[in-house]
Amino acid sequence: MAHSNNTSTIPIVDFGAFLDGRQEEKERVARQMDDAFREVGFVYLKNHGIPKDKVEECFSWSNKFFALPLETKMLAPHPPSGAHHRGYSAPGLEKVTQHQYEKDEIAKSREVPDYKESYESGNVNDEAQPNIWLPEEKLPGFRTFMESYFTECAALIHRILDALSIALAVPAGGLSPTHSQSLFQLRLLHYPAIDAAELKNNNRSRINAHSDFGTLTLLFQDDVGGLEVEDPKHPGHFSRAGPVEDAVLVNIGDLMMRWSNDRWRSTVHRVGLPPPRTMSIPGPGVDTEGRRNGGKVVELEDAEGVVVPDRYSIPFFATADMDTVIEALPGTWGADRPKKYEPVTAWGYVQMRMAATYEE
Ligand SMILES: O=C(O)CCC(=O)C(=O)O
Ligand SMILES: [Fe+2]
Repeated sequence: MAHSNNTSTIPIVDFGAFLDGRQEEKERVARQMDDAFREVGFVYLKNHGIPKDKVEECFSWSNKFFALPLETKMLAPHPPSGAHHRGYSAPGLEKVTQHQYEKDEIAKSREVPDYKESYESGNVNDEAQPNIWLPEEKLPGFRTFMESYFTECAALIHRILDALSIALAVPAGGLSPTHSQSLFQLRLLHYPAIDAAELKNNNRSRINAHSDFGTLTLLFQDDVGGLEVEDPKHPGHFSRAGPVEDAVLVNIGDLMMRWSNDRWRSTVHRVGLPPPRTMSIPGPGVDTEGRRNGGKVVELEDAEGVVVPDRYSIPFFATADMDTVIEALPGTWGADRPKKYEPVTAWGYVQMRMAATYEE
């Protein structure tokens, strides 16, 4: 995990001004988001409209789910085929998710296994990828809550699409109708506690550097930290993108980058060691008041045997309906900025990317 610093350049935007504001406020927020996605591809949204107690409740369901015995979680197994992305994946089983794609230069990082477990669910009406639930009595109420949280997240995605449509002046209803089938994916992620040395020496990672595959991703994270985002101006350098109170982190995926004719960035990110904390180690001596002295202050992660705590995060991946034609959006091309890519349907794009992945 070399080359990381503590300062994140990701803007924080008050989305409440978009949800409740007058037209000029909506336009101002839309411009702020456009700027953020052009510069870093990530933005923190405050006042995003998903109630705080719902977010907390989702983390609490996630805790309960992952605390179940492995054999119980395996009653809702993720199918071996990557095409059906639902259900539970145990640590070590799924190195790279099919929703993501690694650029050539970082493909080699795949050799470092991710140490995480996940549970995926989607739209209850998605016939291509039906949800895979535990028997209700194993975790009563889990399914009902997850279905309602999916709906909250989907609604937020549509409001973000509205803001982006204003930013580009997309005509006729904007981008929201291109996501009408809600082919989205709600993921619970648990990174088990791990020896700091394992992460530090790159023996294992929490999640390797990757970009997201679809149009937009929402990310809720707990207080642990460790998420890092690549600096677009300095490839290979990562900045921290830790939790911001009551904010959801939103980022652009590869499909949206192409759709916006590379105006918006799909930025590489990863999860590793949390920010360094210090710990004082008491020394062997005793001072006049009986306190131990002669100790030293060390970076916690440098101390031998230090364990990095469990981390929980909740990404929500959005993508466009499969028949959507992905061709440079209005406002993203012109005489001075020609279209970079051939039109392709969202479905054609998935096929193309799958083929490229298998060639590697
Ligand atoms: O756990 C996180 O903070 C990031 C997860 C992520 O990037 C992903 O699942 O695509
Ligand atoms: Fe990601």
